Amino acid sequence: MIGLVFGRATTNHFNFAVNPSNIPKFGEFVVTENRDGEIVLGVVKEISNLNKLIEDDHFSFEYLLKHVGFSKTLIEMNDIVVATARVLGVVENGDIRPNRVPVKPSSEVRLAEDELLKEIFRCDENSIVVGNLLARESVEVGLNVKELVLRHFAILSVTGGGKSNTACVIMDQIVRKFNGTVVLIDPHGEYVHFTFSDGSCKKRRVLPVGIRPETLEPWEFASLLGVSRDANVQRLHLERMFTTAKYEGYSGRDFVERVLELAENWIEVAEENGEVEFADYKGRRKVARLTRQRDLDSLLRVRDYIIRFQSNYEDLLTNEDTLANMRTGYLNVVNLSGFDENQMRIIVAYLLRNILKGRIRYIRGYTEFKRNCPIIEAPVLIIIEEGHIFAPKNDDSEVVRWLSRIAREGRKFGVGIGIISQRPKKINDDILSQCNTKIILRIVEPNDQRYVQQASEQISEDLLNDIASLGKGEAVIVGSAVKLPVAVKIRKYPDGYYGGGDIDVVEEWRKVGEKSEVFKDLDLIV
Ligand SMILES: Nc1ncnc2c1ncn2[C@@H]1O[C@H](COP(=O)(O)OP(=O)(O)OP(=O)(O)O)[C@@H](O)[C@H]1O
Repeated sequence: MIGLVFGRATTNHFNFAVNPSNIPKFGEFVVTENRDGEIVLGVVKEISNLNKLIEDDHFSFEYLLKHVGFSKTLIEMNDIVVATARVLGVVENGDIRPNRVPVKPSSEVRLAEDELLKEIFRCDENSIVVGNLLARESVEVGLNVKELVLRHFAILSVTGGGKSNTACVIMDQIVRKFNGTVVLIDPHGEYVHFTFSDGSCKKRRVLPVGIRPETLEPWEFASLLGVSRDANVQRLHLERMFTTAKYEGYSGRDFVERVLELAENWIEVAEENGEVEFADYKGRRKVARLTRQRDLDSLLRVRDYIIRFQSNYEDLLTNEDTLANMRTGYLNVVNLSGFDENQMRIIVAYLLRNILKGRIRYIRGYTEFKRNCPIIEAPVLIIIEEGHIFAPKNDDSEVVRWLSRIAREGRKFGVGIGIISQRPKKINDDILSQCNTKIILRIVEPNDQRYVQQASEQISEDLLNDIASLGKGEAVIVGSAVKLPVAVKIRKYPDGYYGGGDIDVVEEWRKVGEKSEVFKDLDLIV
């Protein structure tokens, strides 16, 4: 026993006097009883010296001497230490349920047994071991994979807080322990050399990045070019050019070149009010239609969209298909380094749409789409680094629309998202609030803290205080993947197994300096 409950004890908090020789740490887990005799789990949230024993708590000195082991001198010295604990709930068969009865005054307080905590923070065959309790290193903390993936998650912290390390710990186990499929959107090419914790890379694929325009839906091609959703006449012309180029068998850059050729050809014909021929919307046969001068304006706009797209995004157009190169049971890295943010968003919108629609079709029995996107045969977790690029606030672009749709519907079709960001308040609030599990490493900016708190009702004021005081690699985890909010020391992923390590500037400069020393004479010779 480490102490005795005294003073005001409620369903949510209780104070206990502790023996100064056995003071529990901040964040330590303790158990006591409520008035119904049920075991209540609490976490120490504050420890203070009480230089005066509270007289009105029907304590007799003899009782404290006998039960709490305070020595007479301590009591005479009035050096009593008081801890305040927040009630986490009633413990029942390894589960935690809300506590509805106040904690019983004078009941004994004990450190929670490791076994009990291991049962609560389960590391079983359905969970990922993400780290250890911050307050009890001997207890591992598991994340329930089904909840983590299907109800989505977010990893949030300041730069250098340990986001990528945490993502690696998760991805490593999802692929190696569960043979899961992960698609990793990697804007900075940080994971191209990702190595699994067993030192292997065989289940990692770095994909060629590109879009085969002919595999798009006509409306998607129009959106890709930037044609606004309500420009119906322009979209109609573009759709006819699209289906014609597809009917004629063009692909990649030649496909877009052919669409441009058709646009220019139709402009000339329209000037003469002539007839144009195009493939019908099913792409089965060619039909002819009269084109008039009144179509010129929209045809000229369509041509401008195509020319602009070619000059801005031609390097996106390949005959390589990112989707077709993905594999089930692999970490599929989409390395977007070198693309600008607009290009990245176009590619990610294309991938999100095809993965979600592919999973919907597959689950409904239309398996032919598997040829274009093999990974749709099993649930897919899409992890998005720098999530604020792809899910910015106040933005209704394609990528945000598809991310929102997956956040809302993905659970039914086995598509989960994991968003990683150091700018939480820049993330679309609807998408962030749908990320049920939040792994929050150090966040110091008060607005970011508030924003994260608003996105998850489980973050209480004292959890918010914990977040501001977290060290590197330490996290508060809330959400359905854990049984209760918990402070965790995240497992350290082996250095060099991903790009996350900080560049050793001094070492790099030293090496270059050494090299130039060696070649100094050579320069003279040259
Ligand atoms: N759990 C941990 N234990 C110990 N060290 C850690 C832990 N997590 C991360 N680190 C160290 O902190 C540094 C930054 O880690 P990491 O790259 O994961 O942070 P980050 O938040 O992704 O940074 P950035 O925002 O720059 O991508 C690395 O040197 C890493 O080794």
